[in-house]
Amino acid sequence: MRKSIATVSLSGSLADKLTAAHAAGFSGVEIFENDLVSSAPAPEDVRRRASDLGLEVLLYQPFRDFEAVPPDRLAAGLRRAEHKFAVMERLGVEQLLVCSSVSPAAVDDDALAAQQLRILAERAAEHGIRIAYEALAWGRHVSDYLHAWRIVRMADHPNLGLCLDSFHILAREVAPYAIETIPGDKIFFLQLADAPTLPMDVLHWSRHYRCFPGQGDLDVAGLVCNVLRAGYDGPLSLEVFNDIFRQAAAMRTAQDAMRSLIALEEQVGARLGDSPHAAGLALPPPPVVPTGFAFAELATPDPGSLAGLLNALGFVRTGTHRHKSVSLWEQGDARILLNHGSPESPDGPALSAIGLESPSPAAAVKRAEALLSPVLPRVWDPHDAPLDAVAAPDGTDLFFCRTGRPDHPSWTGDFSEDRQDAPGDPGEITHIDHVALTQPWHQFDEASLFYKSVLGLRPHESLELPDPYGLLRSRAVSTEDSGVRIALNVAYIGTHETDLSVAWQHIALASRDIIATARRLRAAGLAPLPVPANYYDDLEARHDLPPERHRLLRELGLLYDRDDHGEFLQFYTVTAGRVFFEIVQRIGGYVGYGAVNAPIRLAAQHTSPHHRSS
Ligand SMILES: O=C(O)c1ccc(O)c(O)c1
Ligand SMILES: [Mg+2]
Repeated sequence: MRKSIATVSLSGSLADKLTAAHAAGFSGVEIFENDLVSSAPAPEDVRRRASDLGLEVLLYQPFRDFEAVPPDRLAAGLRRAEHKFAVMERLGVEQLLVCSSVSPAAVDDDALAAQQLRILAERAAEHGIRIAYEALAWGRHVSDYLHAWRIVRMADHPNLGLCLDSFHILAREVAPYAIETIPGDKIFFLQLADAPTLPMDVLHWSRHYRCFPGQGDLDVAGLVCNVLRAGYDGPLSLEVFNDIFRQAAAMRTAQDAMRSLIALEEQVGARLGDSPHAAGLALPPPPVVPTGFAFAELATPDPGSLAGLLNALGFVRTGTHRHKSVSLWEQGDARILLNHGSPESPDGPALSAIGLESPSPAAAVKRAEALLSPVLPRVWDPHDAPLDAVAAPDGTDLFFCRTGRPDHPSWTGDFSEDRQDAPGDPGEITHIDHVALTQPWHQFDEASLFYKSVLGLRPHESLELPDPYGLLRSRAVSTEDSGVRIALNVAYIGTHETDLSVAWQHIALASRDIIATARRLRAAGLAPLPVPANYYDDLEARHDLPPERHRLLRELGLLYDRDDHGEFLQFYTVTAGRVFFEIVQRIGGYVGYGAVNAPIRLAAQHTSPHHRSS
C-alpha cells in the first residue's frame, strides 16, 4: 500500500523532513501547518522539492475549531479557510484535515455542525479540495469517530469525508469494528499511531507518547483490518507526536517508521488471510526466530583481567582463532570470545557481538534486509567460515550461527583447539541466560521494534528502575521458550553524560549451583559486587525463608527474588570497562530478571570502588 508520514513525526526543518521521508521510501507526506508556517521556502518551493523527491503531498493539517459555532463566528472560520485553500493550491495538496472543535464557543448541536461543515465542503469543492473530518479524542462535543461519521453523513457532501486516526479511536477504547459500516469512499484518510498504555489524560498522552505501530500496546493492525474491510484504498499515514522522535535524527526515525509499516502490513495481511482486501500489502519473508545464544564476544584491549575473571568463574580457554587475536572460553554451553585485536574502545572492554543460534542464518538475514536492517558483509576473511550478520540498533553485531551442525559451516571451525588446563573441577555454569544491552536514549522504541519485527522476539513490560543518579528504563525481549532473552536498558533521566553507567552492558550466566559458583569466585580471591546489609534486613522482612538460608545469602552476597513460578538467585562481578557478568540461578520456572534487585545493584555499582576497576 502507499505509505505516508506526517511531518510532525520527524525532527528538523521541513526540507530535512521531506528528505528523510523520501530516503526511507515513503511516497507521500502530510504537511503539518506549523512546519510550513515556520519555514522560509514558499509553498511552491516546498511543492517542487516534494515532487523532485517523488513525494506526494497528501494532506494539509490541522484546521481547528471550525464547526458548530454561533452564526456570527462562521464567517471568520470561512475567511480563515479561504486563506488555507489558497496555500494548499500553491502546495498542490487536495485534502484538508479538520479536527473536531475544542473551542468553548462550539455548541453541542450536530445539525449545526453538519450544516457548517457542508458549507465548508462546498467552498473547498470550488478549489478542488476535500475536507477530512477527524474526531479528536478530547474534542469538546465530538470525540469519537462514529459521532463524526453521523455528522458527515448528515452533511452529505461529496467533498466531505472522515479522517480516521488509530490513536483517537483506540485510546478512547471506542470499538473499531463499526468502521466496517462506513462506506470506504467516505474514509478520506487514515492516520496511524500506536502508544504504550499509560494512565494519563488522553491529550497529554497523544501529544507526547505516541509511537510507531508495533512499539506500543494498541491493536493498530486490527483497526487497519477494519478500515480495509470497509473498502478504504488510500495511503497508510503515520502521525506520531513523540517527544523523543522530535529530538532524534530524522533519517533514522523515518527508517524506523518504515520498518513499522512493513511489519504492520505483514500482520494485517496475516489477519485478513486470502481476503481480496489483503491485496497490495507488504509480504516480507517470515522471521527466523533464534533458539539460543551461540556466544558473546567482548572486545578488550587487554584480555588478561577478563581471562582471570572467566577462570575464576570456572571457564576454560578452549580455542584460539586461527589468524585473529580472539580466544574462545567455554563452560557448558556458555561461550565467550575475548577479542583483543579490534580497535581499542575508549571505555575499555565492551560487548561487541552476540552469536545467536539460528535455524537458518541465510533466511534470518533475508528477513532483516526486508525490514531495512543493516546487513553486515558475509565474508570477513576468505579463510573463515562465512557468517550471516546484522547490526542491532545500538551497533552490537548479531551473528546468526549454527554451532557444530553438519548442515552448515560452524564458526567454531575458525578456532584451533587450545585446551589449556583440563578442567579438573568443572564449573557450574550451563549457558548464557541473557544479555543486557544499553541503548542510546533516543533509540529505545526502535530497539524493541527491531527485536520484535526482525528476530520475532516478544517484548515484555517496560520497567523504570531507580538509579542513584536517575531512572533506568528496562524492557526485556525474549523468545517464547526463553532460549534467547535480551534486556534492553536505557538511562534516560538525569544520568551524567560522562558516567560510564549510561553504557553498561552485561552477560548473565546461568549456574546450576550458584552457591558453588559464588564460593569458587571467592576462593579465586575475587569478591562479588558488595550488597549492603540493609538489603538483607529488608529481605528478611519480605521473605519468610529459613534463617540459615538468609544467612547464606548474606554471607555470599547473593540477591534473591521469587515469583509465582519459582525462585531467583543472582550476584554480580566487578565491572571491566563497560562490561560485567551476572550469575543467576532460576529455581523452578522463575520468569523474570530480578528487577526488584536492580536498584540495589545500580547503587552498589556507583558506590563500590570496584565498579570501574580491573
Ligand atoms: O494534537 C492535536 O491537536 C492533533 C492535531 C491533528 C491530528 O490529526 C491529531 O491527531 C491530533
Ligand atoms: Mg490525527
